[in-house]
Amino acid sequence: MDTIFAVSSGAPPAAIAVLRLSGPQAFAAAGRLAGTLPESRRAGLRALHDPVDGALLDRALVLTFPGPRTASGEDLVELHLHGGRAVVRAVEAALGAIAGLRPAEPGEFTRRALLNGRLDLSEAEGLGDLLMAETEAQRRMAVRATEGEVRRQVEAWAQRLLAIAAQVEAQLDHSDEDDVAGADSLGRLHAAAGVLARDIVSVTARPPVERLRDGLRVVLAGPPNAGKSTLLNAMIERDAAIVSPIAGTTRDRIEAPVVRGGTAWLLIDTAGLAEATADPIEAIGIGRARAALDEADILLWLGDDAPPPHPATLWLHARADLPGRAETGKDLAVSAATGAGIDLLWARLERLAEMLLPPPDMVALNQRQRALASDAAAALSRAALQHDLLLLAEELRAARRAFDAITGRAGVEAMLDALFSRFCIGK
Ligand SMILES: Nc1nc2c(c(=O)[nH]1)N(C=O)[C@@H](CNc1ccc(C(=O)N[C@@H](CCC(=O)O)C(=O)O)cc1)CN2
Ligand SMILES: Nc1nc2c(ncn2[C@@H]2O[C@H](COP(=O)(O)OP(=O)(O)OP(=O)(O)O)[C@@H](O)[C@H]2O)c(=O)[nH]1
Ligand SMILES: [Mg+2]
Repeated sequence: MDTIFAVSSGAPPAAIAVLRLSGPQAFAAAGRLAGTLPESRRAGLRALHDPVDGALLDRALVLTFPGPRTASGEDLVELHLHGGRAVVRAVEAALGAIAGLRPAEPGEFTRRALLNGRLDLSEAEGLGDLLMAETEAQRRMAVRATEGEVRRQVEAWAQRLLAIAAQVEAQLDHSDEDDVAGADSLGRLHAAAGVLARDIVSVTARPPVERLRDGLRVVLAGPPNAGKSTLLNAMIERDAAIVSPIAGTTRDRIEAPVVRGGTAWLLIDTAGLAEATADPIEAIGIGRARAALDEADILLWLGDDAPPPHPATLWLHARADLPGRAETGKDLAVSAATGAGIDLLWARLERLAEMLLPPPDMVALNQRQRALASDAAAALSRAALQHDLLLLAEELRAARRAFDAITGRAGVEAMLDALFSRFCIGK
C-alpha cells in the first residue's frame, strides 16, 4: 500500500496549509523531514529539512496519529505548514522524492477510510455533500448522513429482513420433503415482507437529497415575449439574461443559481415556446425549453393559455402593469417593471419548497440510495406474493444485496449463506 500525501486545507496561499500523509510509511517519511516526531496526537514544532540536501524547508507543527483509530484508518501525519505556494510545493517535492510516497488522488483519504471500515458508503457520500454544502439546510442534512443516519436506517431495515429470513429458515425446517409452508405462517411471512416494503417506500417517496444539494429547479416558460427573461433578472436582482422586445430573444437555456430563504435554487430561463418558427436556431432553443420543462421541480408558466401539465406549477400573470389581458385562473400577478408581486412570488416558491425538499428532521436518501432501496422494496413486494419458500428466500436475498450496496458493505451474507447451504443442488 502506497503512502499518500496531499494538502487538505484548501488551495494555497493561506495562513496555514495542513498537509496530511496517510499509509504505512507516513511516520518514517515525516521523520525523514522532521527528525524526532512528537508524541502521538500531540502537536510539536519542528524544523523540516529536505532529506536529500538538508536544506531548511519550513518550521511547522507536526502531529502523528497511529492507525487504525484515525480519520483514514491508517497511520496518519499532519504537517501544519506556512501556507505559501512555494513552501507547500517544496515540502510536496521532498515527500514525493521518498520511495513509496505519492500524491493522493481526489478523495483518496476518504476512500481508504471506507476501505478500512472507518465509515460506510452513505457516510462517505454525506462527507462529500458536507464539503460542498453552501446553505444551512444542506449542511444539516449532510452532517446527519456523516453521523450515520442513513446507515442506521438501512441497518434497521436489514435487521427486519433478517428476522423474516429466519422465519423462512424455520419454515424450511418444518416442511419435511416439500417446500410448502403452512398457510398461517406463510401468511405471516407475506405480511411482514409487505409491511417492510411499504416502510421502505415511505422513505424512498421522500424527495431526494439532490434537490437540497443542487438547488430546486425552477423553470420559467411560456410563449415568446411573455417577459420570462425580465422576470428572471428581477427575481435574482441582476442581469443574467438578455431582454428585448423582439420575440425569440432567448435561445439557450440560462441557469442562475441563487440562495434565498436558506434554500438553494436553480432558476432556468428558456426560449419562448413559439407555435412555429422559421429560424432553425430558435427551433433548437424551443427543443431545449421543452426538455427543461421535463426537469423542472417547479414550473413558472407565463402564458395566457393554460399551462402544460406539471406537478408543481405557478401560473403567473406576468407584465401585470400592462392592461388588457385576462387574469382568470392564474395564481399570481407579477410585474418585473414595477416589482409588484416579486416578493410574493418568492414567498410562494418558498412554501412550495417545503413540500419538494426532504423534511429537515427525517432521514432522506440520495438518488443512488433511493434506487437501491426501491429495488429492495420491489423484491420484498414480490416476496410478499411468493408461495414457493425457496423463491421467496431468493427475493429476500436480492433485498439484502440492495441494502448492502447502499452502505457499500460486502461479505455480510453469512446468515443467508447458512440458509442456502442446505438447499438441494439444482433447486
Ligand atoms: N487537522 C484536521 N482537522 C480535521 C480533520 C483532519 O483530518 N485534520 N478531519 C478529517 O476528516 C475532520 C475530523 N475528523 C476526524 C475523524 C477521526 C479522527 C480520529 O483520530 N479518530 C479517532 C480518535 C478520536 C479521538 O480523538 O477521541 C477515533 O475515532 O478512534 C480525527 C479526525 C475535520 N477536522
Ligand atoms: N411593461 C412591462 N414590460 C415588460 C415586463 N417584463 C418584460 N417586459 C418587456 O417585454 C418584452 C419581452 O421581455 P423578455 O423578458 O425579453 O421576454 P421573454 O419571455 O424572455 O421573451 P423571449 O426570450 O423572446 O421568449 C421586453 O420588451 C421587456 O422590456 C413588465 O413587467 N412590464
Ligand atoms: Mg427571454
